[in-house]
Amino acid sequence: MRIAVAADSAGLALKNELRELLREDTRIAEVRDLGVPDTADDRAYPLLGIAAAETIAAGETDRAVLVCGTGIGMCISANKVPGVRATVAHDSYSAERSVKSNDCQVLTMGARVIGPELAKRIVTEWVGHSFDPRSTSASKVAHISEYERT
Ligand SMILES: O=C[C@H](O)[C@H](O)COP(=O)(O)O
Repeated sequence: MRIAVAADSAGLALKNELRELLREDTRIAEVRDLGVPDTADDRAYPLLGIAAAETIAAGETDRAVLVCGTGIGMCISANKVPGVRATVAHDSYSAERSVKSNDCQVLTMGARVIGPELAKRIVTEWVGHSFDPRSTSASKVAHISEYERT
């Protein structure tokens, strides 16, 4: 699995913690940090969120973890990229169902909402979940893809 991480300045510290967690995870082949690199970089969250989602749409990465103040702006931005499904999740069950029910490739979090230890636990669990294309959820997700095509 190849994972992109990105954050605006509000999410920078948590993004860096999650990046290091993922880099230590033997299930992850590549962790691509798309920024921001430091708080002097004041790029707005849509620029980061869309750039990360585009790496998924291009087949360069499989998933992304995106952090801003609330996770909301990153989620809205990533969802604008066709083929990408993103969710905010600050609890274990929602993160799990976002993959198993919705085939989400993107998890977004708010650094002003969740503490680093819970965020790390949820991300570690999330990496272990996968979508079953033969599940009853698949035909539901297909409606989203069909809407994007038409
Ligand atoms: O969703 C937006 C993020 O929380 C961002 O980090 C902060 O945005 P704001 O400065 O517009 O509140």
